[in-house]
Amino acid sequence: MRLPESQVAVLEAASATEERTIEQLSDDTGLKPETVTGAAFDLEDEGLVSVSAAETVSYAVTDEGETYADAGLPEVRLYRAAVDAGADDAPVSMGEVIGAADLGGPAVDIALANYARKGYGEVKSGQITADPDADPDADPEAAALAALVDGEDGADEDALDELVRRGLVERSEGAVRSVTLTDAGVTALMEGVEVAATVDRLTPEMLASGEWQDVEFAAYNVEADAPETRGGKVHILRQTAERVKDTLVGMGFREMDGPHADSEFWINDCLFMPQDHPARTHWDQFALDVPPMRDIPEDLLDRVRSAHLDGVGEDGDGYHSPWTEAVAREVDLRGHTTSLSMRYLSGHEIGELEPPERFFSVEKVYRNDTLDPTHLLEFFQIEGWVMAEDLSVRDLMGTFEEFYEQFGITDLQFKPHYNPYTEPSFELFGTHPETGELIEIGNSGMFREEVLRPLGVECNVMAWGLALERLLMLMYGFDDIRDVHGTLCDLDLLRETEVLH
Ligand SMILES: N[C@@H](Cc1ccccc1)C(=O)O
Repeated sequence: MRLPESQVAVLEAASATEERTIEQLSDDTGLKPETVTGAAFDLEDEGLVSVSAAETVSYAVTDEGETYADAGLPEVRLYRAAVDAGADDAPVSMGEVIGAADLGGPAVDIALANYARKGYGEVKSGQITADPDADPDADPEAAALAALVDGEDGADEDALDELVRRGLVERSEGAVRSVTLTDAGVTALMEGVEVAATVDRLTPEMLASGEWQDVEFAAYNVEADAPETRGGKVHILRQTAERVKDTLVGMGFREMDGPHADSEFWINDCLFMPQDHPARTHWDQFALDVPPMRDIPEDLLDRVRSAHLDGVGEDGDGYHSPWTEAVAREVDLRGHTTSLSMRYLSGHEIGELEPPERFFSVEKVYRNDTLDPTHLLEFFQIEGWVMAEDLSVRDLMGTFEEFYEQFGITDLQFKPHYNPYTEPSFELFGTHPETGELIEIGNSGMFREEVLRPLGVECNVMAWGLALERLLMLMYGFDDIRDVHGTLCDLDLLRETEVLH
């Protein structure tokens, strides 16, 4: 019998009495696993071997899991510290025990989330108790984690499920194929198999020489396992940012560009935010320890100072609170991209503008927020403004409706809001497609006289800042912003997400 080289190798390495896995055969023959698989299927078609498949489940400890394998599960550490502090006798203050357990940051929440569930004790109004009968040495999750780290099998299934749920262990499922010689295979080997020269590619030379008529072509096996390859692709957040840009350009807007680190002047003072007002720190901006910004137009600086101190117009009245140039020149990471709007509206970037004008940016902003499912320290803001005569709130709402409709969002809600720089102001809400919750997606309004006059703008300007990540949540139903942003993002989720066009 004549067979292609790889099939001969697999046939010779296979056994009639013992199942041999693709991996073992690959080791023995020196062929790639996918080549062995292809050959095995061809041999099976010929009736020379049988191929069986077994489902496998394997577990891998994540980085977080490794940390706890070394240091102990947070709830176990909390229990030990609680017992040391006497909480098995009488309730002890939580703060004291947490300090002693040396649990920092997220580990505290993790400890608390698992403590009562596992019967270690109770936490109530800042006091912790420890159940004297609990045995941290018998913690099934700790045992399963340790077994995995040591490469041992047979860990408790329920404990493994729980570790997977906690993100300490990853489960992957696969199939292991094994090959066994059939009687026909044994007979063929006894009678002798030879390597048949096969050709897997037709070449111009073969066509020219006519050799193609004599060679044997290798058959394609379209069912053979192939190595999994994943190409790189543009992140969904970037893709959506590009789409937002295209949409706004399509609506007649031009793009703004400018510094991420900017002076208080452009970020706040131009926006008529009093320097000593809590509104000024309401985003908890990141201040930078760098020299003050020099490049601020003097005449504009004077007009903004006068708007703050004396007000604008005949009945205008200032803030009656201190305003200093030194503060205006301090540099922060911008907490919003309205700094760019100020730069452009003032004529500082591309010269004076005549109405009607429309500008936008889709750029990063930075806020010292507390991380949670809807807040990050940095996110992308869709900033925009329209400068024209006689604008009204209806123009603003109409623009949002037109914009969001292109992303399939048609149930916008507007709520009156307060900004020191716009009057009236509106917050924008949309409904999360999965949870049905109303989530805030943006903030907007008509710039006040006190903002526009010093900038030298005489007509109306409507403006907004929308969160790109929130738009993504509404479009795709993500419920945790961290899944799609930054280093914590969930790659599998991103891979599976079908991009909407
Ligand atoms: N700067 C506002 C958004 C906004 C821009 C322009 C006008 C009104 C509101 C924010 O970050 O929330």
